[in-house]
Amino acid sequence: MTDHPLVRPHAQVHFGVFFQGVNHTTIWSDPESGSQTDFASFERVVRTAERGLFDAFFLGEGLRLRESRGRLHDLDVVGRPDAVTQLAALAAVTERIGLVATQNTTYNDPADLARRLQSLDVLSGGRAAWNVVTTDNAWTGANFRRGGYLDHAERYERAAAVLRTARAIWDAFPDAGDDVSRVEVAGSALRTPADVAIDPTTPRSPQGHPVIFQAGDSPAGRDFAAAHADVIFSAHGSVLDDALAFAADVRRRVVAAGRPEDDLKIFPGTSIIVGDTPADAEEKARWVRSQQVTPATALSIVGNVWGEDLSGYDPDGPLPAHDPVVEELGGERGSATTGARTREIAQKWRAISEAEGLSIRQLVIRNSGERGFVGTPSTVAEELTRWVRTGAVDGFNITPWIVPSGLDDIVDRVVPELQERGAYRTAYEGTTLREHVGLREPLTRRAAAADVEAPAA
Ligand SMILES: Cc1cc2nc3c(=O)[nH]c(=O)nc-3n(C[C@H](O)[C@H](O)[C@H](O)COP(=O)(O)O)c2cc1C
Repeated sequence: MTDHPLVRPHAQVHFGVFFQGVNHTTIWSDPESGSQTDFASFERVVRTAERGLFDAFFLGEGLRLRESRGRLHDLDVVGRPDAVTQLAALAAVTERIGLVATQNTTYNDPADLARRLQSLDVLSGGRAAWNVVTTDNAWTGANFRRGGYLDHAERYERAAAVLRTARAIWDAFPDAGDDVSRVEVAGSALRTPADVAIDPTTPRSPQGHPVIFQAGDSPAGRDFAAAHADVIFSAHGSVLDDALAFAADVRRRVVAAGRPEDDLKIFPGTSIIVGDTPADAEEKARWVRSQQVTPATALSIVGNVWGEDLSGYDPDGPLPAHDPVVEELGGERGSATTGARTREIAQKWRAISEAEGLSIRQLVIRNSGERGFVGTPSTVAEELTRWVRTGAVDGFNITPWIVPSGLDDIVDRVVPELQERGAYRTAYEGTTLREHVGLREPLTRRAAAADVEAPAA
């Protein structure tokens, strides 16, 4: 392990919790697993996180159900309630914790999004955030009025226009007695047929605007976050050198966008498994992995690449000897690697399997890779503190390994270890999410106060 200097020797660890509701990143088929859609599960997790003084409770978004060769993919949880609706209900059973809704900019209307997110912010007393995503497959687009799809660059251009419009709407809400201030947007910026003139409808909350998160890892995605977001939700939460390289890259982009380099907070997704001894923790982590990637799940994932039903294959045997029967991974499978060349993937997987002697299932377990943090509460606390103090991250967005009880260990055992080290709050100091995360004023309001231009889109 490389030794990295502790450039932020007093930095504090921050936590969010990512209630995924899909994927094989949580054990959903175990008898101990609760429902992934009942309100009681969400409530239990959010209350645990608030007891653990977390900054935020985070919900993703899937606007179309995943399919496998034309059939509903039923090997992980399917279907999630809308995040803003869900968080509005959770606002009523919590007092301090931030509430982050993933909402798509490719299909939503900015006036509608601005109104719904600002409503959540007002109703929760300034605890709302919007995780801006563009969504990466045409297959989702088919569900929407706009239909069709925008290419990668256009999606980020529209995302910038949608976010700029939402912020302008929030800023334009008049104080009592002021003239109505209308937000005019060219249809061309939003890729819609007509220009719009939007009257703001919702007052500002104690934190001014909802906090802005962003999730998207390409250079364009990172630039978008660097120019516009308060927090970047990344997938770089398992290997310290990788996280440090990511942090250096996004901070360069933040400075290039004209902002102080600490203006964008970095919260990677990760998981935490603790045990009484290092060996216990390792054993539990192995068991969790094997429960997440069941034999059927492994065969389905490999079958998606090969483009055929491999359920007759032995998951503990080798990969198919023949080449994939499709050229490209299809969007209809809901895969993040839509369009990838299947033969290239197959060749790479074969090389790894042969070099490391892996069966189909072992390979899928290896590929679904993010190991996260595994150890005793004390060693995990030590590692998390090190990550924050080397400047690799500002906090972690934790996916509980099982819902709804997977956060209990972290709150009851890891948080006290962090507090003993002076690396974690012992009470909420503020009431808003902006205060919990340690953010400055919203970007556009800062620019207005200083009478300077906001960073360009
Ligand atoms: C950590 C992470 C989490 C994401 N979560 C979601 C999500 O919940 N819903 C969604 O539609 N897209 C999600 N995305 C996908 C983004 O919307 C985006 O479409 C995708 O990453 C492609 O953009 P990129 O090429 O900039 O990475 C996520 C991306 C990342 C990196």
